[in-house]
Amino acid sequence: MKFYSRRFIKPEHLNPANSLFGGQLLSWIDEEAAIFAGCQMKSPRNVTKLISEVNFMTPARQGDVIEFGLALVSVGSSSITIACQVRNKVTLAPIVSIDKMVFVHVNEQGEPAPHGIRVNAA
Ligand SMILES: CC(=O)SCCNC(=O)CCNC(=O)[C@H](O)C(C)(C)COP(=O)(O)OP(=O)(O)OC[C@H]1O[C@@H](n2cnc3c(N)ncnc32)[C@H](O)[C@@H]1OP(=O)(O)O
Repeated sequence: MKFYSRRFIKPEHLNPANSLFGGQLLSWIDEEAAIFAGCQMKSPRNVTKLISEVNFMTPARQGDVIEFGLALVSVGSSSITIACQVRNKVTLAPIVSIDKMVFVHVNEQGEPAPHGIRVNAA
């Protein structure tokens, strides 16, 4: 798995327990994974179809730097499946793990359309 973007955890990202708000993290993950999917498909026109179980493993705190890891798991005709891990950049403590995020390439009408990725192209 390759790690891409990094983010600082700031006060506005915290929940009442003073750790990173889960919804904020999911929003970042969805954006990171959609960009990754677009790079694989060589088209930004894709939508999130499915996110499997999300395992919040350790909390991130204010001042932490976190980084987002993404890997291509499988390739279909219009869809691709991506795995995601988020970890603390310094300690490498795992923050979130998601085994399966499915993105579907769509046409201008929003219908599934072949993305044209070859199986071994990633
Ligand atoms: C980045 C974002 O945040 S996007 C915003 C959030 N996402 C959305 O609003 C998407 C809303 N959903 C949709 O528009 C539609 O469900 C679509 C276009 C994604 C898919 O439409 P469907 O009619 O379900 O498509 P269809 O049944 O033909 O399946 C398309 C592909 O998705 C896959 N797929 C569909 N359902 C699932 C599922 N539950 N799990 C895994 N893969 C699935 C299919 O296997 C197929 O893949 P393939 O072409 O590689 O074989």
